[in-house]
Amino acid sequence: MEPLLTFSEITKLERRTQEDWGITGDALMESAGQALFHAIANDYPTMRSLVIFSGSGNNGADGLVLGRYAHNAGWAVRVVLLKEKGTELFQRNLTICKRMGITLEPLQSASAILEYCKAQGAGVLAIDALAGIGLKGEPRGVLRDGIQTLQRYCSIILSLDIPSGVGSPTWSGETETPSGTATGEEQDSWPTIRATRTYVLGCLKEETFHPQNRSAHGRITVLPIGFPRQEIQNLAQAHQISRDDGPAMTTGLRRDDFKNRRGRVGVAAGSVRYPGAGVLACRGSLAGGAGLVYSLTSSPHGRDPRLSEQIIPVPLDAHVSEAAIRTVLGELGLDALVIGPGRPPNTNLQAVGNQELMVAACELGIPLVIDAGGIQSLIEDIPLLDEICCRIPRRAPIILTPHLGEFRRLVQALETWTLREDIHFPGGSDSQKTPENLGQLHRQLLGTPRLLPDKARLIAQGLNLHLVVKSHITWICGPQPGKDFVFDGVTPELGFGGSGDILAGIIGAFLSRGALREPGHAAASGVIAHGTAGRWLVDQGRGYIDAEDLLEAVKITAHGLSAHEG
Ligand SMILES: NC(=O)C1=CN([C@@H]2O[C@H](COP(=O)(O)OP(=O)(O)OC[C@H]3O[C@@H](n4cnc5c(N)ncnc54)[C@H](O)[C@@H]3O)[C@@H](O)[C@H]2O)[C@@H](O)CC1
Ligand SMILES: [K+]
Repeated sequence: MEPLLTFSEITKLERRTQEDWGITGDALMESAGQALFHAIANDYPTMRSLVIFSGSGNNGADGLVLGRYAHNAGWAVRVVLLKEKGTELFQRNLTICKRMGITLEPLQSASAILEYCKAQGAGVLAIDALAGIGLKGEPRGVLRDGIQTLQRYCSIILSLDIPSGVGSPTWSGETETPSGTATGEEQDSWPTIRATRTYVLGCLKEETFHPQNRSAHGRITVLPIGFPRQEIQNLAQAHQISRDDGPAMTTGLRRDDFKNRRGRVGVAAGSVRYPGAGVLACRGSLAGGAGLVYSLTSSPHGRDPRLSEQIIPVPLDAHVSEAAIRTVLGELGLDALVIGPGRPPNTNLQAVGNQELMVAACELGIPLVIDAGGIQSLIEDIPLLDEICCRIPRRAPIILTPHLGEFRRLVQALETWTLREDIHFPGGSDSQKTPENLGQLHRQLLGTPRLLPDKARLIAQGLNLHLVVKSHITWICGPQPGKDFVFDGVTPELGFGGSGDILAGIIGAFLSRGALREPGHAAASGVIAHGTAGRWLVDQGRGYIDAEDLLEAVKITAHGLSAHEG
């Protein structure tokens, strides 16, 4: 698990490292430059030529130190400078580079240098040391020119610390189709280097994993440069998770486990319009290791031959009362309930609405995974969200699994929500007419300009729930500060209709086995099992994968995470 720090936390880390631990800025920079040279020499063993685009801040200074090490090793090094005046560390290293006889050129001659290098036939590695975490807003002036020149002329670009131009992301990172689903398209609002690789110095940055920023980085390598590990851990609010972290976060199978203890998952999913979503969510739960799966639906998928032998149908085809729903759910003894894949948000379109199911499950203390149509029900009814999250005393964990478009709509709904006199909370007393937690969350969201993960954190903490915000980067934010996760292993091949339904089912399975211990871990394990299954299939050369492929692979990856106990 790798800790992530925001730009501002890294600035704090640098200050504490120098002031409290006595490690100087020069020492950090020296180890950064040295680590950079060894990493690059290792990754490109046949290259012997660097063109370093250096800004005048400490990111530029990193480039100069790297240049010194490469020069000492006999490489051809040329430095393109934006300015000759900069930070103290920049200035000191520039003086050393001059003494060493390293070629320094102004930006105006950069194209000529690059033409020269290409003509040599040896190829050239271009180093992006124009700006790092000190960038403030949109790149302007000479920095803008530097970014554009470097991007135009160089094919292999290695960014130091972060691709220059990556800064504080705004709301515009993803767009939506008319039907309301996120396309994942990126919007380049200002010039930013799109690197072949990024050598991250010291520790990973949260900003790297904002969905709209990740692809600018190319392949990522983290280089330790001497920051004290304790300080990084103290500051980190989130960690990057990978396959290796799964077993520690998963409730393993016990030798004496049997179907009732492997987890009993209810799946309220699918509809006449989307019967397949219900099938896939049920099968996702089975592939994720659930011992028993109940399909709560009136849709025709109950008759699907692939389900008939393994999934227990619980028909909800009459207009049953709320009390009857509670009885049904209570008798099943569910360890988790998945609500939403393929279910319309509108109660009128189905026999039993999402609202009644959610309230009943919460009152019975059944852990919930809410996806798709279930999320839309909450977006359209913010007081319902407040009720299930904050007003039902017995409630168990709630995990919401929106994709980026749904997440954006949820944020908008919470931001535009206003306290109204006529808000009615079912069964509520007068005092419950003042949802102060919603009011506070509403104000906090409006005061936080950035999107992910800041807003996800506010919502998760303000409403005491877990959010799994799905995209090519998946963020998992929970109610407890410091325990957020990011998963960076989602391949585009996983982006097909039904993939999210399967994921909801898998998370339901993990939740059913260890829900009350750590719901964030159940969500993370589900995301890892789903993501590594997709990656594994692609690595096997399976090309465009479908739901059948994915379900087969999830059986293996989910099982691999559930290490046997004894
Ligand atoms: N000594 C230290 O504490 C360490 C610093 N490190 C490096 O230092 C970097 C941060 O350095 P700095 O804080 O000096 O800043 P940067 O070097 O990241 O960038 C700041 C430079 O960009 C300019 N700039 C900022 N916003 C601009 C805009 N909108 N348009 C045009 N120009 C703009 C500034 O005038 C300055 O020249 C890190 O990313 C990392 O590469 C690392 O070597 C780790 C150790
Ligand atoms: K950079």
